[in-house]
Amino acid sequence: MSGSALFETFTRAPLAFDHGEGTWLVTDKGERYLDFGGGVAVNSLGHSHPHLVSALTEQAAKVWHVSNLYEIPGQSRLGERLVDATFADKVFFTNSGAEALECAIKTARRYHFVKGHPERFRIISFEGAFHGRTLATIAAGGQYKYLEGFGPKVEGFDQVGFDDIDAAEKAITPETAAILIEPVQGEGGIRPVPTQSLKRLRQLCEQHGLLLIFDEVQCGIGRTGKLFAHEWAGVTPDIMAVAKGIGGGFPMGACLATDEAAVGMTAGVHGTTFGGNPLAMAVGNAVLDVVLEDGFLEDVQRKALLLKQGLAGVADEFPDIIEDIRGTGLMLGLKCAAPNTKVNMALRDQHLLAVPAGDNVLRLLPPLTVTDAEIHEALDRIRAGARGLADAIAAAAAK
Ligand SMILES: Cc1ncc(COP(=O)(O)O)c(C=O)c1O
Repeated sequence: MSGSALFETFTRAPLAFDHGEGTWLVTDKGERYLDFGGGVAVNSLGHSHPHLVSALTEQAAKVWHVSNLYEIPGQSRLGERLVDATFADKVFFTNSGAEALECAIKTARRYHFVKGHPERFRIISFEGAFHGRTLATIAAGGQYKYLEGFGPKVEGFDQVGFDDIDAAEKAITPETAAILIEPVQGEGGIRPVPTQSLKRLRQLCEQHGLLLIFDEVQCGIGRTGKLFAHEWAGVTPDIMAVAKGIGGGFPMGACLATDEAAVGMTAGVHGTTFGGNPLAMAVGNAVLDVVLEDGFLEDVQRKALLLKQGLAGVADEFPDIIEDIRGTGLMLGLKCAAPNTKVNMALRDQHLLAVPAGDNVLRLLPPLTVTDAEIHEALDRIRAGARGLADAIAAAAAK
């Protein structure tokens, strides 16, 4: 055996966390890190949230797994709550974001199939997108670095430039089934899609009989200060993929659709062994209990403003390190002037965790439960990290 027993697919930081408390992670050596990466937008309610811990442990003492061949009350309940809170009429639960996207893509293709148009299977997506690592979702994401070496690209995905709605219109053919988009691109570098563009995509879908699919795996579940990011634009999709924050750290996802869009998803055409299992459903319901509490999302919006304004101040102070601040809600990106991996290391040296993204951006995705004091603490650490890096760059240049 060479190296570790694990596939070498991840470049891991030399840090192992033993436990977490709210916005903090504590290493096996007892060092505390302020977690503004949130497990890449997963830890929506921070670490060890008491309501989530009790929901999970109570369910664990009852029943862990029941096949989808039987009724699962927690699943019906969470499904109904998601339907009540959104455009959707129907929900299919999955174990991950990529699986939610697979379900979304299959739902769109089956829709056209049962409508008598099996030739309509192509999906238009956008440059910089990230939809997961399964064979279909790497094709949808269209990034060469994730496609290379994995054989022929799954057929039926056409990519156009980010926010290039004219190009999307031109790409529509009689074979097009749907348009797939993240309302706020996450891994692509925290790029919100303008409201006008989402509205135009909705119109294009109406005009051409296409389905609009939103990928809210990263930007959903309160991350932008509304339950779903598309609510800011007042544009609803036909199908939506959700994951990450809905499980608060428990692996789960969901594909939501209108009755009309889900018309092809009939008995036996799709399935999952673990999706919608009682443990995941207990946690998903507990996450919604908190996120849907009166005032919770308004408080996310208030804290997001505090963080964004503070970051703008740091960017002004260190323009050679941070060029600009982008994003919305608690989904913010530092557009770096220095390499984002170096900025990330400088922040990690200050015991602050963040997540690199495309376009030389460093993502900040703190728990929605982050406190004002923690935001101020994070700003102090980012300032200290930026200063350290600026000094190091100046010293290297002077040599
Ligand atoms: C927007 C988006 N879609 C899909 C996925 C894939 O989710 P998962 O890693 O749970 O399969 C991700 C993960 O980062 C994502 O950010």
